[in-house]
Amino acid sequence: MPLAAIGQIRSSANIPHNLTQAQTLIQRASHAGASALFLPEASDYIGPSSLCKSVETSEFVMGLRQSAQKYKIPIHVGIHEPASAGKVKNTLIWIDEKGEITQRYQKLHLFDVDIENGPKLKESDTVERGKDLLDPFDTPVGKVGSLICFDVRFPEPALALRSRGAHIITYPSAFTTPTGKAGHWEMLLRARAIETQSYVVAAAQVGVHDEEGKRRSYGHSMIVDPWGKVVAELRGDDGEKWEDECEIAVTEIDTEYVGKIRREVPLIRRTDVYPEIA
Ligand SMILES: O=C(O)CNC(=O)[C@H](CS)NC(=O)CCC(=O)C(=O)O
Repeated sequence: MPLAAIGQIRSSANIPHNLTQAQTLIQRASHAGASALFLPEASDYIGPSSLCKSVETSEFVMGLRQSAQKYKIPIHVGIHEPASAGKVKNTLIWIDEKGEITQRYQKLHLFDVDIENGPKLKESDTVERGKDLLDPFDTPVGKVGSLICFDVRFPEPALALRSRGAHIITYPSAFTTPTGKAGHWEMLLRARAIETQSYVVAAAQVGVHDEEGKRRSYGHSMIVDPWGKVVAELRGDDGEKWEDECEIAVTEIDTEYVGKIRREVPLIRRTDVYPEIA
């Protein structure tokens, strides 16, 4: 059975450092025998949009492509790409084992929140919204349906990807520490796994991203199986300043098990009764 790896990093405005972390994890995932490595949202940088480069000129993306080829392992990774009107795209790319970018998804739902005593973030100030779902695509670990971070709060796109054939739904993230601590991260990921009867693969950023310590991510990267069990997990934000704390976890992905759960518990929707959700 193929192994999937999740990688947890702490990206900052220092792109060469972010690349070193990601490449360390590629090497480790390859040595662990993984058939694919899933990295977090915004792995290239967490910082000002002026750092954004096209994939052709991004040293981060070029470095990952070289490593994918060298270690013969495909990589699913969140990056930024230039958009119009001075904005950026929050995208996910699939780099195959030859180092080619073969799939791309642009985040649909943007994180615009103003929480009392919590994060105030307006992602839509700097990020352009995606316009489409990406159809699930074949990979060595199964059919992957790509979503990003805040998308986890919306069951509909996950259900749509399942009905389009996904075995795995991904949520690469930079989840905030307060919403993580409230339990939302684990509960939402497990809910998405149970209701779509799919694996949920969620590689996350962890720790403090900036000098001022204002931007922190919760960590707790995890893989959840289609029965809702957490089958791989990494550590969470402990309030310390994280240095080179990147790590991976691996687990087997059993697409037969996905089919078994779906046969055992058929989820027949009554959209005749609630047509607005159809
Ligand atoms: O592009 C970047 O710089 C990184 N992107 C992010 O950190 C994004 C947008 S600010 N974060 C989330 O969506 C967190 C969602 C969340 O924490 C929740 O739903 O509670």
